[in-house]
Amino acid sequence: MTRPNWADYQYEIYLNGMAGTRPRLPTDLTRLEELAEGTLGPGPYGYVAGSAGDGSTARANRAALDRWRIVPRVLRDVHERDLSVEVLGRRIPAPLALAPVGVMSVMHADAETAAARAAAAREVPFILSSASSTPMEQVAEAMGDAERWFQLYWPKDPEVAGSFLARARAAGYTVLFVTLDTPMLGWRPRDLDHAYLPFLHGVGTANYFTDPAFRQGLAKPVHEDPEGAVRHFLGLFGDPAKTWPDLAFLRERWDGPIVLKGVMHPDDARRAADAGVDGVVVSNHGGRQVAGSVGAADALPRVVQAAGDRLTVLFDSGVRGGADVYKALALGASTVLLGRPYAYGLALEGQAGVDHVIRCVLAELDLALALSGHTGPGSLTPGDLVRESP
Ligand SMILES: Cc1cc2nc3c(=O)[nH]c(=O)nc-3n(C[C@H](O)[C@H](O)[C@H](O)COP(=O)(O)O)c2cc1C
Ligand SMILES: O=C(O)C(=O)c1ccccc1
Repeated sequence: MTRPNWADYQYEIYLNGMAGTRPRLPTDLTRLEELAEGTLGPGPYGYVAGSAGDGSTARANRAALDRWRIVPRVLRDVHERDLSVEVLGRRIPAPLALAPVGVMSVMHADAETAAARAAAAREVPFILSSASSTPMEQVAEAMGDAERWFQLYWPKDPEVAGSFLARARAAGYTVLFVTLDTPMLGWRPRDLDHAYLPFLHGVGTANYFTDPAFRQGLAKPVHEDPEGAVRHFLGLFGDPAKTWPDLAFLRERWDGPIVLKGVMHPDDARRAADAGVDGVVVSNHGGRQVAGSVGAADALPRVVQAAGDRLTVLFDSGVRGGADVYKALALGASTVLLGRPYAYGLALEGQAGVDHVIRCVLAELDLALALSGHTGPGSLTPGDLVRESP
């Protein structure tokens, strides 16, 4: 594993400036959204940027992170730093992974392959969505020997579920993320008002349409009746009838780490540990599922406490830069997933855009650690933060 000096990106940018070039994309990643709006059509833009209901959960995610404030320390020799962490039994060069984001071909023609390559080049784990627009085997190939993590939307049909797990294992994916907050899509007014859903046009169905078990359930082959195939996909994509004992099915068929994504309540974290899984992602799906929900960073401390040393706790929802990663780590997350910012980077500049986003987040994190007296994530504690009264 390489030990990059992430903060060097700052000097690289300034040195390029001396030679007359400026970064092609802003380094304040909150600015990417407005730029992406100009690139993506209204349907795709609304789909990526949008969230559930009135958007209150997406706002709560930002508000929760904003309320925590970093309290820097000085004179602690921070000249040499190492951002690597041990997570789920492997060492990764920084506490960051790319969150599973489906249907990337609506963002950029190079889609998942470009995002996965950008992540692999920095040794940042890429979590491939079940709903990718590129089959999992093809994305795996593009990643070389980098960490391959797979996200499962747990299909209603156990044959398809089993087939996805077998294919993912055969393609070299090692960690399984099971997303539990999306057995059906939330109420998303932007998509409803545009009457826009990518998979209605067959985007995001690549893993399904190439799957032998899925195809067996079709009356006619996909190319003869694409609409029928999409209807079949919509019918088995999620299963709102699942309960905790069903997890045994996955535990029996996956011998690597299993992480449940979308756990917000401490009691659910305890149940996850009882079920023998390895970790949870505290996440409200970037506010895309339940409006009026608690901000993810406000749910994090109680889940961390309930997890104790039984579960690895990861975090996402609302992270827009290195300072947000810092806060989530200080609150007890072991690794943070990045969602929309890299999707916008992809939309704007393909693989190079995703690389820029990764480097910005990690440079800012490295500098936030150094400038507050830390040489790595390991020494962060809740005592590095204070909470402003709401
Ligand atoms: C366009 C889009 C598609 C997504 N697709 C998936 C998916 O296929 N599977 C999944 O588990 N989460 C999916 N998510 C949720 C992300 O994994 C992550 O939880 C969320 O984006 C984090 O919030 P943030 O965007 O505020 O960083 C998606 C999010 C977006 C914005
Ligand atoms: O849009 C989403 O948030 C999402 O998770 C999803 C669900 C189904 C297919 C693709 C993405």
